[in-house]
Amino acid sequence: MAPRAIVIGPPGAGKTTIGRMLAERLDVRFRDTDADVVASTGREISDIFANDGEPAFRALEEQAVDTALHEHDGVLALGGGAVLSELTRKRLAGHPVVFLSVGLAEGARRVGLSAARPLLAGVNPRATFKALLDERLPIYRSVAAVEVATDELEPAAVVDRVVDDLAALSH
Ligand SMILES: Nc1ncnc2c1ncn2[C@@H]1O[C@H](COP(=O)(O)OP(=O)(O)OP(=O)(O)O)[C@@H](O)[C@H]1O
Ligand SMILES: O=C(O)C1=C[C@@H](O)[C@@H](O)[C@H](O)C1
Ligand SMILES: [Mg+2]
Repeated sequence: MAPRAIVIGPPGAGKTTIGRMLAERLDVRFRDTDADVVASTGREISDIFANDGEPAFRALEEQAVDTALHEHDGVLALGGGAVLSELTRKRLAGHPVVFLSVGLAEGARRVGLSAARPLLAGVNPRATFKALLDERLPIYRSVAAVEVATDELEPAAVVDRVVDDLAALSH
């Protein structure tokens, strides 16, 4: 068993929104590793970050991704930083990984840079978000089979593009 599509990208790229819509379009189930970590621990991600630290969250996330890769055959959205794990990147090899990209201005607008996203809750969330985008862009690209720039597309148009690009992959 393996996911039909795995959605990656930074906060605000639309992994959850697009992933859910894509699953509906393909008539398969949707799963999100952020939700899996919350369900398995009974705690919010912001609480895990604040009390146990980012490495503890990353370990839980690595496990959640591995479990989902084996258990899930629908659309899987990963947490924004899941691909920071080298082991996870290796595990993603050969899977239909979709990178949803977003630029600084539109990404910041979408996430609102609120405290609900612990990584972006610091003194200068905009600078932190820019550093995150710059640092991760090559990492997302290194594991993606498909990349869709979402800045100027409505969610439904993003889904259309993803469906077309995934279909082209298998031809
Ligand atoms: N293509 C789009 N156009 C406009 N708004 C969008 C688009 N995609 C997502 N959004 C909006 O941006 C916000 C963030 O989307 P979403 O929660 O799906 O991102 P995410 O990648 O899952 O983020 P996180 O990493 O924090 O889980 C939501 O309010 C969503 O409605
Ligand atoms: O980009 C990130 O590192 C994160 C994104 C979210 O999906 C959550 O997994 C968490 O807030 C960390
Ligand atoms: Mg999400």
